[in-house]
Amino acid sequence: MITTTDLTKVYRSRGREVTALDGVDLHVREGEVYGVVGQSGAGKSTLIRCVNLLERPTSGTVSVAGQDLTALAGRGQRAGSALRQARSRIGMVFQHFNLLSSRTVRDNVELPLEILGISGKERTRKALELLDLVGLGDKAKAYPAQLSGGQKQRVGIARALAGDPKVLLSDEATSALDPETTRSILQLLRDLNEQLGLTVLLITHEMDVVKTICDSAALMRDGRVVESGKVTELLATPGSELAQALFPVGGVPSGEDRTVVDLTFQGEAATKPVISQLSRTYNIDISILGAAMETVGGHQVGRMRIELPGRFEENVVPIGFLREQGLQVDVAGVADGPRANPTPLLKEGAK
Ligand SMILES: Nc1ncnc2c1ncn2[C@@H]1O[C@H](COP(=O)(O)OP(=O)(O)OP(=O)(O)O)[C@@H](O)[C@H]1O
Repeated sequence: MITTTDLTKVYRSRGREVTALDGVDLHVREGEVYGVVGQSGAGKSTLIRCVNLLERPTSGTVSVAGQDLTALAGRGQRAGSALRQARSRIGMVFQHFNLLSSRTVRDNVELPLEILGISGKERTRKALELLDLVGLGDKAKAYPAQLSGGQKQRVGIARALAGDPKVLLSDEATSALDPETTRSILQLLRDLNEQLGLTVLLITHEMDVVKTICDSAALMRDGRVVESGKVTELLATPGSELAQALFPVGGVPSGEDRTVVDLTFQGEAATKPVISQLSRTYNIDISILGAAMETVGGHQVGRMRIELPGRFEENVVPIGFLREQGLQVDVAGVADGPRANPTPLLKEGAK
């Protein structure tokens, strides 16, 4: 549904150049919710603005629903009519809602329909239908100032759906909301995705957002996509930074001669009594340093950090046993070391 090929964006101002996007290839399948995460300055906002050509990429192509948007003339406010038409089918939701305070809720939702030249009666019908869809049927006559943050974002979502888009872009839509409101907005986005078959591309700095609603995710750093894939597959990828950030397990080894192993289990593997089998088969004592069970992308996933006595070389066979049981096994300090001592994906203070 959305494909970017070798997308590059270089900002030039006062003789300085900033490469915000550096050869980004993104593939978002029809009907999926796709999350882009990364530290502040990684290029996430630039990417989303390039996807609907609010920002014209320096090179590379963007196609949405099979249409090459980069081939259409104009940019930003000066987009040609073909680009404006194409853009009207891409909804966009913003962190700070961007509602017009002097207009009622209904008039805010009608605005894009006015721009599309839709008649007054039809506009009103459509706006009321959309407000019902987002659960705000009774707020049509209210003004934005009379609404809570979550309600304002619902209006923003209704407005984004006015052009019957196939694609919804969300730029930190829940960042200004409290956790409970965030959950309800994410649920709304998920419902719309399922009911309308809407493809959603969202950028966020909250790993919880990815965990709650994303089917796939990409990690950006310095203008590049450094990791991407379906969330469940990333969780099964040794050394995946995204998996570690989505699902951190803590716990420090109790001494020097110990092997620390991170286990990820999903599906059938989650139901087997693997730890007791391991202990019995090899007659070893196992300490559990940390563990968590969560629902990721609608699937139950467990992570556990365990400690085995002895160095890695002495534990090759038990580790092989764990792998044979269908668990993903990452050994701290060996081969896939970053998982055991990961660089924080989103450092403190990062937006
Ligand atoms: N209009 C602009 N002119 C010049 N440089 C820009 C412009 N917009 C963004 N940049 C630069 O491009 C880089 C990527 O910025 P971008 O806003 O896309 O990152 P981001 O990952 O969305 O960060 P944040 O989470 O803080 O919004 C940064 O170095 C930023 O300073």
